[in-house]
Amino acid sequence: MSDGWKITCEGLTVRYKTGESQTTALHEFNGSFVPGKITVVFGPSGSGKTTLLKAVGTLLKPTEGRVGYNGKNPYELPKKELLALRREIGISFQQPVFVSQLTLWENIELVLNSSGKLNDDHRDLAVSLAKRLGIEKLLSKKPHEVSGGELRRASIVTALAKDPSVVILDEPTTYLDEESSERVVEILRELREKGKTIVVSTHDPELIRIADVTYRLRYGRVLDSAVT
Ligand SMILES: Nc1ncnc2c1ncn2[C@@H]1O[C@H](COP(=O)(O)OP(=O)(O)OP(=O)(O)O)[C@@H](O)[C@H]1O
Repeated sequence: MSDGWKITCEGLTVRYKTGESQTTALHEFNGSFVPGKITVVFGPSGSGKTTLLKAVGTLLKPTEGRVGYNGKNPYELPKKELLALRREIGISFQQPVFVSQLTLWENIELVLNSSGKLNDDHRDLAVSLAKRLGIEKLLSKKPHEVSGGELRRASIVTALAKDPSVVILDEPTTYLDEESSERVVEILRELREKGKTIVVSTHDPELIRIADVTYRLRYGRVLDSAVT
């Protein structure tokens, strides 16, 4: 599958049910995420950023509305095509998900394997990203043996090692020091050059500054959006 996924959201609404109560985390979001652009979603804590990223990344089926990948609704695709699409989506969340019994490197290989990309090219890409983010010496450690910021960087490496067409990073620079944050910004600029579709949520002014398109959320609604 080649690069070049345009993702379009129409009336995207997500409600969470907890017992009797219900939270509408996202209200009728309309917007798009295009190849070769960095789209940044920002807004206060609880405004719906992670929810939007999960829905865009096909990890959360919207309660109402739709997400289109080049016009196709992922949930209407045959299962095989949906799996192929998900292989082209690299996601890193605020709370990274790792298998605790495996080393960081084994976790990276696990994701590469599940994406059908466990080969030397992708291993080399993982190593070079790990070097750039300063965690190459930690790859033999298990997730509980490294710090929160180191795990965050390992999660970014895991998402990007499969060289996905769509890159979704949830607050990638949170817990990172200045140097690591700068490296993340540098990597995002390169991914933009390569024509990836990039969706980032953040509170980081530097990431907002490099955005081509922004959506500011509040209480699950778009307060404003801008194209720079
Ligand atoms: N699984 C869930 N069940 C119930 N409510 C949830 C769930 N996940 C999120 N919420 C609620 O949905 C709203 C949006 O949450 P979300 O995590 O999308 O916000 P956010 O903007 O990413 O916040 P933060 O900046 O703190 O990460 C919040 O009110 C949150 O409490």
